[in-house]
Amino acid sequence: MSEKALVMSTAKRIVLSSDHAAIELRQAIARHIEAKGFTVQDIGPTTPESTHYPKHGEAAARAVASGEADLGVILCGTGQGIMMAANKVKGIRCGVCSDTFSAKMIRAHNNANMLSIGARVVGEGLALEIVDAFLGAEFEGGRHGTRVDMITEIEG
Ligand SMILES: O=C[C@H](O)[C@H](O)[C@H](O)COP(=O)(O)O
Repeated sequence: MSEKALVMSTAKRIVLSSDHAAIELRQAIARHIEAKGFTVQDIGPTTPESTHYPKHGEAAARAVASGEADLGVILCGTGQGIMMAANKVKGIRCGVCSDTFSAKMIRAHNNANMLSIGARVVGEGLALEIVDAFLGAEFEGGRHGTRVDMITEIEG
């Protein structure tokens, strides 16, 4: 199988959102992963006016929780506020990452279904590598499944 076909066969639907602090980086990520064969649903915003990260985090999280998207990538200035909002939606496991190891491990060990990045923390080059690490990793299950189930139980 060609490398392109391999990428397409594992293609996933990725929802993206951010606040005003991360519009350019979010759009760069959208272009980057679309070029790799992912189906991208970029739900904005597209204009630079100041906005409120909770509503954008919630919107992306609801797309993932409903199954409309497989995974989500969200951004704000630090990645922290939008992550907090996303994690309030039942079924969402979102982590903020500023390094590629963590981005891989939140998929492999925590079965994270959303990644958050701080656009005022990391530059574009590293952000794209973080996204690649997240999207390229798979959940390992086993003992990690037991622990993720325990997280889910806390949700009630
Ligand atoms: O966690 C929150 C995010 O970093 C926001 O992007 C940040 O608080 C927005 O700040 P400002 O309204 O000063 O651009």
